[in-house]
Amino acid sequence: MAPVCVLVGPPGSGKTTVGQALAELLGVEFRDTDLDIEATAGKPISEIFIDEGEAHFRALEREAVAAQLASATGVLALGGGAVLAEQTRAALVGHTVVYLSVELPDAVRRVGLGAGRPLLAVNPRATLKHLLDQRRPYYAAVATATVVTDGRTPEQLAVEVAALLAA
Ligand SMILES: Nc1ncnc2c1ncn2[C@@H]1O[C@H](COP(=O)(O)OP(=O)(O)O)[C@@H](O)[C@H]1O
Ligand SMILES: O=C(O)C1=C[C@@H](OP(=O)(O)O)[C@@H](O)[C@H](O)C1
Ligand SMILES: [Mg+2]
Repeated sequence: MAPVCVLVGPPGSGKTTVGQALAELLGVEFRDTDLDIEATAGKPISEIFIDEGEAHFRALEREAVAAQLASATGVLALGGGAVLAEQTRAALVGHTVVYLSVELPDAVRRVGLGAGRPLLAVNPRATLKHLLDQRRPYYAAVATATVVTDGRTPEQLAVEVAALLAA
């Protein structure tokens, strides 16, 4: 078995929110590697970054992604930086991977709504601009389909991804 769909994209693209709505629509389980990492570590990602550093978080993330790609059967959301790992990009080959794309204005608005992204704690707009520029090629490389999320609601996007999966 494999996940029906793996969601990739930058922070604020809506992987977690759209993923939950999509899983509900399809009547399948929703998994999010960030939630798995937090459950295993017993603390929020922001604290893993503070206590053990980003490199340790990335190692936990590679393990969490590999475990979920082997076991998840529903919708699987990855963290925004998961595709930075060559190992993870290779592991995604053969899976249905939807890239939720977002441009800077919507991404800034959306991450401003929530907390807990340590990479965006300082100067979120500049950091997000850099992340988007650096990572676009990686998201595009692993994706089997791309859905533009700017100006759309999570519910609209869940319907759109579901239609893509059914096609
Ligand atoms: N399409 C959307 N339109 C408006 N707000 C959104 C949309 N998708 C997500 N959000 C909001 O943006 C924030 C980040 O969404 P989230 O699902 O955590 O993104 P990701 O997991 O890709 O970082 C949340 O507060 C969420 O409610
Ligand atoms: O972009 C990144 O490097 C990160 C994105 C976060 O996930 P979301 O993309 O779900 O916000 C989370 O994994 C961590 O804070 C690092
Ligand atoms: Mg998320």
